[in-house]
Amino acid sequence: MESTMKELGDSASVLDLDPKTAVGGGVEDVYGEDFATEDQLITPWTVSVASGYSLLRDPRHNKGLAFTEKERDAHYLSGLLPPVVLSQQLQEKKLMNSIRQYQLPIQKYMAMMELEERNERLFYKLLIDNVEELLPVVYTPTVGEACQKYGSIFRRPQGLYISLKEKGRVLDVLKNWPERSIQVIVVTDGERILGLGDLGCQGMGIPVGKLSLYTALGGIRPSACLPITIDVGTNNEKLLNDEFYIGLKQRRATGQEYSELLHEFMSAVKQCYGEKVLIQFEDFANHNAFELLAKYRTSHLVFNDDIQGTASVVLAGVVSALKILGGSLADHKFLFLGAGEAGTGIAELIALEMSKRVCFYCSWLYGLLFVVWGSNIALVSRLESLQHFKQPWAHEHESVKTLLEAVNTLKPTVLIGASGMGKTFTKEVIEAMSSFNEKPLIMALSNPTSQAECTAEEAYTWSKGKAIFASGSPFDPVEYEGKVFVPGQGNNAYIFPGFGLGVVMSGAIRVHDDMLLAASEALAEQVTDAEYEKGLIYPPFSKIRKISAEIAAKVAAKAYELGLASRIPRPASLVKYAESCMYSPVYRNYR
Ligand SMILES: O=C([O-])CC(=O)C(=O)O
Ligand SMILES: [Mg+2]
Repeated sequence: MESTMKELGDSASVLDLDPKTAVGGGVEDVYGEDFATEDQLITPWTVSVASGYSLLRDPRHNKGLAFTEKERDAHYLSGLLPPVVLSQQLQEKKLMNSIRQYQLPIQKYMAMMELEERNERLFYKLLIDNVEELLPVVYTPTVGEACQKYGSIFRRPQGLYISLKEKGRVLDVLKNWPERSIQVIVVTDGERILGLGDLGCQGMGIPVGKLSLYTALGGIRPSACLPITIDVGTNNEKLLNDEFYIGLKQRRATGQEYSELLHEFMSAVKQCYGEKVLIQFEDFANHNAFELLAKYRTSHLVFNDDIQGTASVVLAGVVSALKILGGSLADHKFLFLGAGEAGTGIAELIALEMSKRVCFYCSWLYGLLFVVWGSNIALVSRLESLQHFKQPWAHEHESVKTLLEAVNTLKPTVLIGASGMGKTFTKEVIEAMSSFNEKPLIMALSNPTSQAECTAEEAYTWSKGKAIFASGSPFDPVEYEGKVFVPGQGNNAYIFPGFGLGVVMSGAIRVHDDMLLAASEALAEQVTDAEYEKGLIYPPFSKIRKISAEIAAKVAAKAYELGLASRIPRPASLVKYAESCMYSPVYRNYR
């Protein structure tokens, strides 16, 4: 709070400017022109009404063949379009037909990106109405391939690039973005893109993809979303030698140079967009992810999707699985493969949830088992050498050399993979889990599909149909011995859109861990008995807009309860309010 007060003090001092340079009068100075002193440089933004050819080329307002006769007359479009007028529904049908013709997911991805650049509302209409089919196209797993090939498929730039070259003038770069009322920023530095590693500047596909989900699943207006990639170089040799690489061709800046650029960015965001813009950190490498979250969580509205979003979705899945498994959280033993952002984030949130239920407090320390997986299991003798975020979770144990040995020795009930290493849940591991558990809970969370610890088919067949399975990347239903098993997708996409909506609509100024627990609880509550019957631990994505509204309402309620919400008065029904705030992609009529 101290730094909040300082910030407020800083902005108050802006009001002490020479009166001849400030208009006052309560009018918001959106473009920063009026607060600028005469010797400061400003950006000469103009706003005009699009018509004719430029209206057709403006993705935010273009409706293609859906412009009515009246609109064509009024907006100088006559002759620029063929005579037919199509409804948005028919346009949607036509486009879905054409997208389904493509064989390769990356072709579908490119077709969707082109649509977004051409007709934004139609893009969102398709995505919302066909969410289960198109989520794997615009998001995980295809977005991973898109980032790998970003240089060669690059056409029109999306999002904002802030590189080391811009150090010292990051605020000016932010001011080049055409929108002023930003509510959510997703930012990456590209160092740990999904489980694919360092993709440098080509990580831009991730913030772009995440924000399209913010709109489609969480209802945040597209114009309020800002994807950002911070380019501090890359250590990926392949990219450094790639003639089509779009980023800075130098090795990653670290230490002071890195933190100074990040600090300048964080300050510039607050200066440009105020206190209530949500900054979502995405796919940073472990060391920076934990440090940035710790450093800025008390001064900015920040959320790390890989630590906090993943933790919240996994906790929801585990809580929901208890309905099938029985027992309470404290009765279960969790073994983690991977002690990065996801692994430690999940452990922390599960522990927090258990500690809230006072009667389980004594046993949770025992119940929660954390194992660091590298070439060896972490031993207490190595504890000092562990990164600080792993230390609380390491347990004293005899040395075990393999995951199989760990499983056999520790006998966990829940196996959580968040290692970024594909194919590590082997047949023997799954068989061992199934030998001492009636229903082992197996979560293979690493993305994209190639990095999944095991596939759905492997989990069901190797466990002989006993496993309850969820994964980070989507898998199709699996038939085993005449029974159809539907795997759950334990992906943070369930959480962040609704979470962000809750934060934005309540005007929250900080993220508190209890808001993550609230999101988790809201998600777990959305699973119906019929879905449990099918072995599902997450509700289907087809219900995601409703789920997001429920999550948003619970998150906002928690923000009000904690005194962190600034939107006063509190709406009577937060669910209704959330629904009323959500962006709809249906075309608007033009006068
Ligand atoms: O993007 C996804 O699918 C989930 C996620 O945050 C990650 O794997 O880093
Ligand atoms: Mg991520």
